[in-house]
Amino acid sequence: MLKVGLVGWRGMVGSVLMQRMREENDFAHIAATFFTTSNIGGPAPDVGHGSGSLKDAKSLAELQAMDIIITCQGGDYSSDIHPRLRAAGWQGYWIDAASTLRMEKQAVIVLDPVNLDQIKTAIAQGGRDFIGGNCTNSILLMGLGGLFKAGLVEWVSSMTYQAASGGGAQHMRELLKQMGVIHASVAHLLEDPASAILDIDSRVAETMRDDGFPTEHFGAPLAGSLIPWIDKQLDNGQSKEEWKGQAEVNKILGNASPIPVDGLCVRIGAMRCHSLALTLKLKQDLPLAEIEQLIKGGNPWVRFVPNDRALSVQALTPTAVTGKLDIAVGRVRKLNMGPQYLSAFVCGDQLLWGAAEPLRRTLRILLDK
Ligand SMILES: NC(=O)C1=CN([C@@H]2O[C@H](COP(=O)(O)OP(=O)(O)OC[C@H]3O[C@@H](n4cnc5c(N)ncnc54)[C@H](OP(=O)(O)O)[C@@H]3O)[C@@H](O)[C@H]2O)C=CC1
Ligand SMILES: N[C@@H](CC(=O)OP(=O)(O)O)C(=O)O
Repeated sequence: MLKVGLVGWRGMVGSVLMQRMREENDFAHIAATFFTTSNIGGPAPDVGHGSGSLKDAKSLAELQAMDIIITCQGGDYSSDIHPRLRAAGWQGYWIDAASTLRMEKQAVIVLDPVNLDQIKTAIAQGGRDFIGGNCTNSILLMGLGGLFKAGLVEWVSSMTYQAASGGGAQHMRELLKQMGVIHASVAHLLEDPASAILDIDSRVAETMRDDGFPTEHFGAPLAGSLIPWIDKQLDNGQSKEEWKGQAEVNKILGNASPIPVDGLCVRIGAMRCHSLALTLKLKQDLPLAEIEQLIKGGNPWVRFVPNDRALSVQALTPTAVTGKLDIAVGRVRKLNMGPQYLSAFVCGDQLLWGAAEPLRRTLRILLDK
């Protein structure tokens, strides 16, 4: 059995990975070693082979003993450890959730329902670095991969509605705290059906603007509001999250000449599902029924929602999708701009297909090679 080291397994992405690996019986096929940056020698989780102890995630010697390392520990860890492991001559496979290595020439961004060929070619050619994509881009490609595969997309404008979990566990907690503080500020008025709604509204605004409102992690109110910027500011006016759109989508698709992908990335008060409102320019004017068939055929996780009000409200939402591998795709229709202009709305769990799932599937591909 191949020796697989897991780093970052108790963090938010790591916990989802562990859950999925247990569900899919992945641990039966590997000899797992668990690493830590904070509790060396502490008890490791029992994944069916008894409970060992946690190894030092900073020990190159311990890491070098692994055939495969899967890390969800974060970008700082990857930047620190990966180059030193490679410099020390480690030839194992590195599977990583962090963005650090994604755009490196030798690295493949893994999303096998979309780019299995690329992953297999890289393995055959001695590729060793397999990196999970940005959650928003993975969800976009899982949703509309069928259209990209058919070579139909001329460009995409992608307006996103990104969940709190994209910032990490503390951000999810802060969103809920904000909700609680807002509710508490008007709870007594809400109980009185005769209270004036504008009075409630002004107290809510006052609470959200108050210096004491919990914004330590987001830097601004999110509950009852939104934040129209995600990640760093770049010199060209894009956010780093917006920049990743074109860069990563084209790398995943292996496009020699890039498809333009751009739009605005916005944080909203969903817990862990990212959504995207998309405008696509297609290269041809195809009938809608044909377009729908291509989208449905993209991969087995696409849940196509007909462009119907009741169905969209019920099935095309973070609430419907959260915790599932389903990628909901709907609101597909031709736009007034012309017959080649298409709208679509895609929603997926950013901790599953957006983070953990491509990593464990890459592990299985490597085990089966
Ligand atoms: N958040 C997201 O949506 C996505 C994140 N990623 C990437 O995944 C990486 C990890 O992100 P994320 O899972 O959010 O990071 P977390 O902050 O949840 O976990 C990272 C590490 O923090 C340590 N830690 C400290 N305190 C705690 C605690 N109370 N509970 C759990 N772990 C704790 C753990 O290391 P130790 O056990 O060694 O102490 C853990 O492995 C990042 O590189 C990120 O870019 C990728 C896609 C999406
Ligand atoms: N930036 C994403 C989450 C994330 O971790 O992205 P990346 O893996 O590209 O750093 C978000 O905030 O929603």
